[in-house]
Parts: sequence; C-alpha cells; structure tokens
Amino acid sequence: MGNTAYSLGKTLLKVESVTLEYDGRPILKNVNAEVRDVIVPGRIQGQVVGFLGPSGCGKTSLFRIIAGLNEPTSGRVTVNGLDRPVRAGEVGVVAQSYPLFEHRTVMSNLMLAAQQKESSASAAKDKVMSYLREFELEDKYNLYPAQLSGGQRQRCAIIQQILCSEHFLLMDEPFSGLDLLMLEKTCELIAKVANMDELNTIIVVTHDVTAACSVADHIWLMGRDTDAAGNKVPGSRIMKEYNLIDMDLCWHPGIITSSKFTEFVREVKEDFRKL
Ligand SMILES: Nc1ncnc2c1ncn2[C@@H]1O[C@H](COP(=O)(O)OP(=O)(O)OP(=O)(O)O)[C@@H](O)[C@H]1O
Repeated sequence: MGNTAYSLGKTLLKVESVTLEYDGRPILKNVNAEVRDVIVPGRIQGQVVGFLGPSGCGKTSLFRIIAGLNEPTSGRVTVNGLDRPVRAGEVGVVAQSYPLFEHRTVMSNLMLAAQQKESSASAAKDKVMSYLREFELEDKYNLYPAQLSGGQRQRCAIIQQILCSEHFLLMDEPFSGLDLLMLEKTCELIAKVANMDELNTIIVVTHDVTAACSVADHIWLMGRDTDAAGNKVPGSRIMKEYNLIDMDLCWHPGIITSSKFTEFVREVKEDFRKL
C-alpha cells in the first residue's frame, strides 16, 4: 500500500456477471466490477473510476446498463446495496453534449432537477443556490444554456445530474476536445464533485488514458480475451483494474508532471495496446 491510509466501506455499485448480446452476438461477456466506499480518516473522499477500453469494445453498452437505461441479457447492476437492478434516474448521466432545456434558464433547469428530491421549493432553491456558488455560476442563474460557455454548461449539467441522482454520476468523454488548461480544470472539477460527499461515485468513460489516470482512484480496463491462435474472442470484460490509491497516485494539482505518474500512464498505455 502507498502512503494513503484507508479502509474499504460498503459496496456502492456492483456489476454482477453482466452479459449483453445483440442478435446473438456477444458484446459483453461476464463483466464483473465493484465500487466500494473508500474511507480515508480525516477527510471526505468520494470515488472516481476511469473506465477505459478500445473503440467498439462495449463501453457505451455497459455505461447504459449501469445507468439503468438498457437491460443486460443476463446479470445485473446494483447500487447502494439494494437487492434489485439499478433503475433509470438513480445514476446521473452527464452526456457529451451537456443537454439542458434550452428554453429554460439555468435556475429553472436546476430547480426541475432539485424538486425531484426536495419536498419544498425553498429547500430546492437553497440547494441549487449553494451548488451555483460552489461551481462559480451564481451570477449566471438567469441566463439560458445557449448563453453559457462550454465549461459553464458542463458545470451546469453536472449540478443538474448530482441534484437528482443517488450519489452516482456517469460522465461520457468529459475530456474530448479540451485544451490542456481546460483538461486540468475538468479533472479538478471531477475531483471536487467526488469529494463533496463520502458516498459520491463518478465513473468517467474516456479514450484519454492520461486524463483518466490523473483523475481516477481506480481504473477499469475493458477488452476482449485472445484465443490460442492469437485471435480476439467476441465479448468484452473488465480485463484489468488498477488501484491508484495503493500506488499513491490519486489526483492532486500538478500530478501529471510527476515521473511516477508518467511511468504509470506508460504502463496503462502498454496494457491498453494489448487489448
Ligand atoms: N443497438 C445495437 N444493435 C446492435 N449492435 C450494437 C448496438 N449498439 C452497439 N452495438 C455494437 O456493440 C459494440 C459495442 O458498442 P459500444 O458503443 O458499446 O462501444 P464503445 O466501446 O462505447 O465504442 P466507442 O469507444 O467507439 O464509442 C459495437 O460493435 C457496436 O456495433
């Protein structure tokens, strides 16, 4: 173990023997994965999983099953220890395009989300305002989504999903098309959202190995097995997991420039190439 002393608490999210077939063609084959509460004495630490895999391996398919949007052919995904498959809405989804209701202001968009959980309008408004302050959007509440910058829109979409989900957030390619500065800011934002609550879990689906390694405390690498003749067998599973806490490589500003981190990214890229 690295320098960070921690213990593992309850299971927050579990992918159990998930298979998926389209027209009899295996896409996912016996996918198993688990997110457990990481308890670090003296600080609130949420969970961030970087979910990596080659194009077409089934990341989006698993993403949709974890979000309760699609059903697997067999197996299940459970959250919060409940003995039933996850339901749509329990896991927030931040899609790449940051969809918001364009004809509603920022405030109105977020109130819609907050009122799904809060019983009174005033409690919902207080919650929205506190998130807007936290994410430096308090002066934008009266604007429409089209009047926001890309980064502001992303923050708004994150708040929207956090407000109405049960501590779980799936982010689809949050780093695509970002310059280096914005990429660091997005990593900072993801770490901040995760660490707002002990039970917060963020799964980031991405092709960007460096960004995933810099923000995650666990990496899932998805891919396909190889048969004796060296050919890929249909159906993907999580082939490898890395625990960055044990390696003392959890996100902090400037991590990208450390040599230990660079070496780790090189190792993950090498494993990625073999998938
Ligand atoms: N509705 C569908 N019907 C049939 N096949 C599908 C369907 N959706 C996805 N697939 C197939 O499942 C496989 C996995 O697709 P998926 O979109 O999950 O991959 P991915 O890892 O997210 O890819 P990328 O990184 O390129 O976005 C692909 O071969 C795709 O053609």
